[in-house]
Amino acid sequence: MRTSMLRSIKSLTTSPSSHVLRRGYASEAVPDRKVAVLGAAGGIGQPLSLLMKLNPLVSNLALYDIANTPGVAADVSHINTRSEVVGYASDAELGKALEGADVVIIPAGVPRKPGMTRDDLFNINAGIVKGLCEAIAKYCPKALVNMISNPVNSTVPIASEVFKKAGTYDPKRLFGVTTLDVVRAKTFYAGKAKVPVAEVNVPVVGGHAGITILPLFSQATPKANLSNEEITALTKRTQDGGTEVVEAKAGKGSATLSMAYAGAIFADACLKGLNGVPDVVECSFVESTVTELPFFASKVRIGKNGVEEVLGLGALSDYEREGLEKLKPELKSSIEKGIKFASQ
Ligand SMILES: NC(=O)C1=CN([C@@H]2O[C@H](COP(=O)(O)OP(=O)(O)OC[C@H]3O[C@@H](n4cnc5c(N)ncnc54)[C@H](O)[C@@H]3O)[C@@H](O)[C@H]2O)C=CC1
Ligand SMILES: O=C([O-])CC(=O)C(=O)O
Repeated sequence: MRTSMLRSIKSLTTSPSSHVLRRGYASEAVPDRKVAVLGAAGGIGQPLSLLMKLNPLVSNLALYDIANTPGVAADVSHINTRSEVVGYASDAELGKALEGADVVIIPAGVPRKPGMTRDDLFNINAGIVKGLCEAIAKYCPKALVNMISNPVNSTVPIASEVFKKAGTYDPKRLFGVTTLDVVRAKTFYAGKAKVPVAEVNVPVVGGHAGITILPLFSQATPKANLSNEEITALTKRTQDGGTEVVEAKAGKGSATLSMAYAGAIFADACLKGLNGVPDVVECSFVESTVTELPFFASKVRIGKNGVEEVLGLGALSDYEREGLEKLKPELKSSIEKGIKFASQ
């Protein structure tokens, strides 16, 4: 991502804006790709729209929100990078925003305030996500959907049910974005293990709420000799990372900037996968047979059709095995809650 952004700034800013085919990115031909951001004027949506505007893999950027879209779209559109930006401001324009989209990123919905769980957002966000997914089924059923809206453990199952009802469901094309958990795990591990953060890799599996977030620090690289107490503290901090930000923002919302960064990394991985770049692997909450649960976050190989392969968990420590068993009841019930809501 960093490399791609630098390339974007150094070379593509001076390039014409409407090439059908472009070379010079990861040695691959770069076709036109449309990305739609739904909730583009929000706390996440604005910086995410900025980061997608900097991504040279994007040719068309559709920014949709029910409020304040024109200003955000006008602002972002002045940046001299490849993509053409169009803002869509009302329900009546949602179809146009989605038509032809290769990737749809959804950060629409309300964020937490202190004292709330992600599940407390269900009543409002479930309906928002359902409506947006009905439109996706109608206008861009082949798009890769990046679900950011919380509670992800329920909104992804909601999306799957909506798509099933519409007859468009393809499990390869639906992703819950859990990249922020990985971003946090990498940052916290690097700090504790005193290793360069840019070299760190840590898979994070399970779901995206509290104890359902399970970082696998036993698989972290570069290896470090951390004590059990240190691993427990790192695990807890990763699981509570969202709450740490919610409390620091003291009523003004939840993570937006780090989430925009994480969302941009994940969307970039989807675009690379679609473009045929080999070995694109990110953790994501997807339909899965890795455990007995129908949805589960783990490493996923992303290719031309979306999910190419859901990778297994690898060797777990006793602590992680215990964490895995503990998270299953909560994750199961959040998944079932989403399915029940959407099938009513
Ligand atoms: N997956 C993850 O790791 C993370 C998820 N989130 C979630 O992302 C969501 C958005 O958070 P923020 O951007 O901070 O909230 P925000 O309130 O700042 O922005 C949400 C935006 O969604 C828009 N919106 C509402 N209903 C809409 C609809 N039907 N269609 C299109 N746009 C609509 C609003 O107008 C607003 O601009 C929340 O549910 C939050 O919990 C937040 C951080 C991390
Ligand atoms: O904590 C929240 O409500 C937002 C979120 O999902 C995160 O920051 O991981």
